[in-house]
Amino acid sequence: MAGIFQRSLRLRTALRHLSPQSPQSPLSWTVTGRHTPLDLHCSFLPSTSRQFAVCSRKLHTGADRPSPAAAPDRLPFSRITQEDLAFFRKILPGRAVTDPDLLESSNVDWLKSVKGESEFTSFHLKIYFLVVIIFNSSILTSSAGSRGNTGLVGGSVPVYDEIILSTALMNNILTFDSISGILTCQAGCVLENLSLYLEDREYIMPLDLGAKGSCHIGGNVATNAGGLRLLRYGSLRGTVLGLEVVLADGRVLDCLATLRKDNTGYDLKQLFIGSEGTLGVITSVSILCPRKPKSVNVVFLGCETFEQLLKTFQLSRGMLGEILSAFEFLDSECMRLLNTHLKLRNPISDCPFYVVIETSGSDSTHDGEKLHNFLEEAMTSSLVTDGTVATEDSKIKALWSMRERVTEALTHDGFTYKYDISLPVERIYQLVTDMREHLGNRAKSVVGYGHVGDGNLHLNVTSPAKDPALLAAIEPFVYEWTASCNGSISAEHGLGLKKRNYIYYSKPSQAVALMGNIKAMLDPKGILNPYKTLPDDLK
Ligand SMILES: O=C(O)CC[C@@H](O)C(=O)O
Ligand SMILES: [Zn+2]
Repeated sequence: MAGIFQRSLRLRTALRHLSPQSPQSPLSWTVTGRHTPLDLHCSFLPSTSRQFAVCSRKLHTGADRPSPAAAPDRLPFSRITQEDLAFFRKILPGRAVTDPDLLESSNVDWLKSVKGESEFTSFHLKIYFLVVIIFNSSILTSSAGSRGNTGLVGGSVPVYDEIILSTALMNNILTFDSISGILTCQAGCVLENLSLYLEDREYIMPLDLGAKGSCHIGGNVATNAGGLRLLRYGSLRGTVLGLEVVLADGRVLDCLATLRKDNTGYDLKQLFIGSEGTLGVITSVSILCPRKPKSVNVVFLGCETFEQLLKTFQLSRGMLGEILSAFEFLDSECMRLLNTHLKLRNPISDCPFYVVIETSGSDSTHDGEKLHNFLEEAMTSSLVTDGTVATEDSKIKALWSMRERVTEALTHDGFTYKYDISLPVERIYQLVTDMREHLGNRAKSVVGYGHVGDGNLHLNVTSPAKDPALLAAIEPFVYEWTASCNGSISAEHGLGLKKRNYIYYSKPSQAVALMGNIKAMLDPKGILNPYKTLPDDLK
């Protein structure tokens, strides 16, 4: 009883802080795009073309199910020779990299779950053109089409000996219009650097991710990354206004428009958003940025049941309205991992579920009043049992880290099987409960967290080491469960290498076949990020 009293006292104290008064080659040519001295990096040399056949719908179940991380056999691409390397080094001194240490980190994703054997990485787009035009038979795994190795589905790493093309040196901001809020920049700009640039000008990026310190905007766009602000600002499919893309045959497609409205025919840029580098190399991006909110509040709340959490979500939508900018959750298992592995202390008392709510608005008094009323209602109707509020930057960051660092905590718990599922929001936690029951004591931890506001669950299962038997118990169970609710097996992480063969759980065969036709048209030799996104049976 005393505990409950203290808890509500804490929330009431927090509410008081929110009182309306408180503020709160031998060639010497250079290829350039319209806006961009094209300056990337790449890898190589196939000899045959790929055909993309139409196939019928097939749900992978049981014995015919390929292992998610398994790659098909190496396609008959040419292998890079010492002569090729010498040639590239001569024409691009310092930009053609074969340093084993650098290659080591470029060949493996940050989860250390997919490892390629590329022997060559380049920081110059000329190599790309050389490979395409001179050898006319190249293959590349493009960091431009990934997230600087911060991806979670093995989309950004080579599978075999593909040349790695990096956009890291293409990191210039090209233009920023302070009236419209439209930013154009090169693909290798780090998301956090763009955010800092914009904040100085009273704007923000419309997306925010845990990996912001290292991921590139080109990769964000290529994977259609979702993140923590999607609830408020929508997906990159809405905020990206234009792209410059280098196609598989070396042509530069200039769709770098900076217009809010443009209904002149097909919206080609959409093909490249979310294509994971399989249709072209994104070299520049224009993006619509929101104004920097003048007042930001973050609350961390505890709920006894997921049903109460959903009611809290409904209440927040009704009472916070236009200032609601994020509604995220984590379960008590996530909290245990944060405590154990990262020594992060729970800012409130122990609860089965935790919620991070962010409000962003233009008037701290108005926002504070709204938040105050919402919290009072949530508490008096017993939807939340405990909570704390932050208005200062350092506390806001601390509360956000309870949600943002779950992925990191999981990496310390053991080998992690990751699922990124879209479902009708009222079903999202049922999958976690069913998975726990289904796996019994075969898993070390089964945790659920994610973006409630977007109906996006991150279901993660850990085991002390890689465990094929555990994997066989998780899949196809998780995919069948998802398909039975008409959900998506990849809400925001993409398909990459790991999930490509499960696409049929979320897309009809006609749609997949059409994707194959588009791939065949734009990249007839299949040189762009091979073995990714499209299922093996589309070869
Ligand atoms: O690690 C994961 O499964 C999710 C990562 C990311 O999408 C997040 O929302 O934190
Ligand atoms: Zn996420």
